[in-house]
Amino acid sequence: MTRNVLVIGLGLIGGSIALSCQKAPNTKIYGFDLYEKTRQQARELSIVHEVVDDVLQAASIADVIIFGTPVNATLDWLEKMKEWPLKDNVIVTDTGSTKGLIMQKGKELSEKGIAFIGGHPMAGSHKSGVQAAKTHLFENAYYILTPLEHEKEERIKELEDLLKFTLAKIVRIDASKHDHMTAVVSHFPHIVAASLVHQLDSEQQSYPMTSMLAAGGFRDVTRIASSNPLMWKDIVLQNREELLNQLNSWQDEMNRVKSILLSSEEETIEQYFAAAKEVRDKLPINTGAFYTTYDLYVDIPDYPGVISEVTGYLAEEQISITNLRVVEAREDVFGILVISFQNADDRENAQKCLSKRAKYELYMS
Ligand SMILES: NC(=O)C1=CN([C@@H]2O[C@H](COP(=O)(O)OP(=O)(O)OC[C@H]3O[C@@H](n4cnc5c(N)ncnc54)[C@H](O)[C@@H]3O)[C@@H](O)[C@H]2O)C=CC1
Ligand SMILES: O=C(O)C(=O)Cc1ccc(O)cc1
Repeated sequence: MTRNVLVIGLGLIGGSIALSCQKAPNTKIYGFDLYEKTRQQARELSIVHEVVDDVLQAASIADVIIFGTPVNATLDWLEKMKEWPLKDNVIVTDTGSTKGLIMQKGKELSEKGIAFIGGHPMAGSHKSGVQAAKTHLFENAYYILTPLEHEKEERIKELEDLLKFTLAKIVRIDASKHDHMTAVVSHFPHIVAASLVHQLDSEQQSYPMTSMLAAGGFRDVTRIASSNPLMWKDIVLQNREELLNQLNSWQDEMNRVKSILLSSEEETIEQYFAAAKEVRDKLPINTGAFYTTYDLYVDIPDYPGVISEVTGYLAEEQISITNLRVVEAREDVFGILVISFQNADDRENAQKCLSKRAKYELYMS
């Protein structure tokens, strides 16, 4: 029998889940988006097997319904869904970055006999929209499920049986713990990134050249400030309490920094950075980190055509790259070419290819 899956919200996350679930056997993926233009793009990009204009009709035959909508829109849909004619055994899930309010709504659905299992794939990007969707977005990332306490194991397993095609590592976490931890590692950093950009912008009034000096460090720390503002408005509103707590801790931390700066104690200041470096250096890489990239650093010599030489070798062995940039690593070298790949295998093949063909020094992050 065919398993019918309906994805509502065909942007970066909904689109990527739809693409990966297309690999599931005996499964037909339907998709709906609020915007006609997105529905059209989803058709052109074959994001789902069938894009529908009538969401209610598709929902009535769905075995699994997945929301890829901004979290406030998901709450609205879940409220409406209480009145929908659905299959008896339907499983409803979402992909939202917040879980507390969504699970409250999920509980209301469950009281009406609709199984709701919250979900949050912990991978993504500052990019948004259907055109940014990709099949491998969630590979190796954590995919959090937040089932209600009494949820039947069999239903959770059914959902896991579909989501395994994302190649993510599925874990279960209680919704309130989820909202606490994601406030720390995801939501609050977005506020900090946006605040640093605001600070730069106000400095520009007096020192217009400042942004031209915003090199690697500033760009690294503020990349996520380029994320979708509507999506982040919803997230911070839904996780407001946790974020206010994080803000208090951050203010305490800034006061600590202020006092050690005022003290001018060299050892304490160095220790502040050293302790942070130790923790940062031990963060897991490529094990569910956000925005997993598979970068290869190539120490290239300075002669014309060297970049096309490197990319030419890779092209000859059919190794595709997702990004390319040169970073000024040290003053005495031309630069380090950073090549990004879609997955670890592509990066390993590239490393083998380049070590065979040339004598560049190669490093991995
Ligand atoms: N962007 C990221 O890196 C991650 C986002 N998430 C969560 O995934 C969800 C989707 O985020 P993205 O895919 O990044 O956003 P997106 O903006 O790329 O996609 C959202 C899609 O939902 C559609 N949409 C908006 N309101 C709608 C409505 N009322 N009904 C139907 N469709 C509607 C939009 O047209 C758009 O195509 C959000 O809840 C977000 O919190 C989770 C993990 C990572
Ligand atoms: O771009 C990044 O690094 C992100 O922060 C991606 C992201 C955004 C929202 C989430 O709920 C999870 C991951």
